[in-house]
Amino acid sequence: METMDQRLVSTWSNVNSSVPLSFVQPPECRPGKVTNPSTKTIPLIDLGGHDHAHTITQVLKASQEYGFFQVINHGISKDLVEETLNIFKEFHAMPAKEKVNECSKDPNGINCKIYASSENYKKDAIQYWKDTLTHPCSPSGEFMEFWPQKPPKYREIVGKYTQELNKLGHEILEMLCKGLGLKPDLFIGELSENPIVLAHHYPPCPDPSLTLGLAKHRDPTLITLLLQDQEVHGLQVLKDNEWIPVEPILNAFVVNIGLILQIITNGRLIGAEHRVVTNSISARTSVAYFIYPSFSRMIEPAQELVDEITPPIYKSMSFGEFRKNFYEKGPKIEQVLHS
Ligand SMILES: O=C(O)CCC(=O)C(=O)O
Ligand SMILES: [Fe+2]
Repeated sequence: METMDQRLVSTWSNVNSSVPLSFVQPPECRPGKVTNPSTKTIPLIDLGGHDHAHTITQVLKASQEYGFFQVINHGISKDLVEETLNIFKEFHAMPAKEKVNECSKDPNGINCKIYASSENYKKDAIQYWKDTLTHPCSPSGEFMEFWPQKPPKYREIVGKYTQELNKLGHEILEMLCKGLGLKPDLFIGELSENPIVLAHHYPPCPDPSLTLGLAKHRDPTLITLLLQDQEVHGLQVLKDNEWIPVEPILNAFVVNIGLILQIITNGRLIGAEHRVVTNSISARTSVAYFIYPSFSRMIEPAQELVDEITPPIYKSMSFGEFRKNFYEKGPKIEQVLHS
């Protein structure tokens, strides 16, 4: 039987000169040869401005119109951003057996994982051109004993980085609350206390027109904060039936609205669909910070956004139930969310 270190895309992709059949997307999902890429961009917001009310308006507008935006002047140091990207690049460059070994410290196999393609590898008919390392990263430090210890500074850098992202995530959530007329502290505590980090690695691919690094999806999060490779393109957002590339911007974070926030805002904000395409020249690394509730927390439309004229359009369910549905149903999850 194939072991995880053998399965990782980075283990075999540099010795294969063609795309294995199990990685060839069906024609309707393939990116194809892009001859005329969109010149549109997602909004860019400067969080360092002095007019806070104006920043809130911009964040809300971008969330409503695109569900995606980039932020600069966010208060996180350039050095920490660089160290974080580098530590994950170094992790993915380690020998395959060592990577698997560093992700095997939890005897239950839950609180730190490395996998090829997607978490649903066995269920997916077609595989995706990437490897992912993921683990919880709550500010309390819970489960840190299961994180990798190699490269040697992993825990120090990723610990510092995820503390900072927790603060930035809450600042953005608070702005959205103010913009939508919700209690500013609505997302403090149980609704956001279970964040996870996912470090994706997309190796170069011999034929990017046939493959995807990540399928079209909406995130199962409140919001996602993404640090993308500072040079290599790959992320695309679907807007008005057109795939818009998300430009890598030095020291910027990409922010996107997830399905949980779509439910809590009763559809006032909609998670944007996005995907990742591969390229034949450079490996791409991205680091996603997913803001998740605790598993027992009920997820439902906020009272303030529901009345007789605007009834709840989504059912209530615990985050645990939501996440199970997400992994079982994939993109069809929205069918089970509506009331
Ligand atoms: O790698 C990227 O740019 C996007 C990752 C992503 O969409 C995700 O982790 O949900
Ligand atoms: Fe995503």
